[in-house]
Amino acid sequence: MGKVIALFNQAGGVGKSTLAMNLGYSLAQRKQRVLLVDMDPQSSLTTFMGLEPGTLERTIYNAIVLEEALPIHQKLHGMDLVPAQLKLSDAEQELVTAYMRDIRLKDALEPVREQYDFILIDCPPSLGMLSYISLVATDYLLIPIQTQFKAFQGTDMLLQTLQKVKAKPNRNLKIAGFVPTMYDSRNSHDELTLKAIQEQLAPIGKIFPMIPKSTVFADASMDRTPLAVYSPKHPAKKVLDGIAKEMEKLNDL
Ligand SMILES: Nc1ncnc2c1ncn2[C@@H]1O[C@H](COP(=O)(O)OP(=O)(O)OP(=O)(O)O)[C@@H](O)[C@H]1O
Repeated sequence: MGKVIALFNQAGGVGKSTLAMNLGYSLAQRKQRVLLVDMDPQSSLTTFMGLEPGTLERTIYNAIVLEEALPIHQKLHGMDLVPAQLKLSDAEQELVTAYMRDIRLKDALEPVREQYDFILIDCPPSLGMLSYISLVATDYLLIPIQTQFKAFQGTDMLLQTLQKVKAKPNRNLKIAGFVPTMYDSRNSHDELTLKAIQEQLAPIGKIFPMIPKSTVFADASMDRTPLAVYSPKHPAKKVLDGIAKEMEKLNDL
């Protein structure tokens, strides 16, 4: 049975979609069967993976709102993908009154869980309905957190949301850990924030090695290619492979 991992942080632009694609790629390279699910109406992950969201006839919207089978695009950089497009933003409202709305994503994933080792959900940067049903569908949370003090301040709200979800709809939800992202070692502010993350969040979850700040991530995404393909010798590749290795041990948590 595949592990479902949601990449979640209500803050935007912290590197969720980039991490989903590149961590997925590292896992796939390690012979893991990976499904990526784009739950963000901005559809960055779908675009990074090489699809054109506006041209797609069926997306995650069809599965969670219309209760159709998951539209899976196979073998993109060795991974499968359920794409998103902007229409997914309508689901925030449409699901409010929908029957059994909480488990719409969980139910949609159930038939394919056996086919994958890892299902990575890229959540939207909000605490709305789409994030909520993602958290209900998830076994583990992986929280990318930018090494900027402003981003760090939002973690209180994030942790409160987790407590709410854990209190009822998903008692089994576990935190896989925090991934500090966009770390610039030359910047003392980043260094201080990383220390604060390590000290204050370590009691809550594992702190993974940080992803360095590098324009190569944006360049690789623009090229619609994983970083490890675009720049195989880049030091971030090793960091991503290390996180993938840790992910494989998740059952031991
Ligand atoms: N380690 C990094 N160093 C530098 N830039 C990065 C890094 N990771 C991601 N980026 C860039 O930062 C921008 C935001 O990244 P991404 O789309 O992955 O964030 P996100 O959290 O998914 O955003 P949103 O939730 O708003 O969709 C992109 O331009 C991406 O290329």
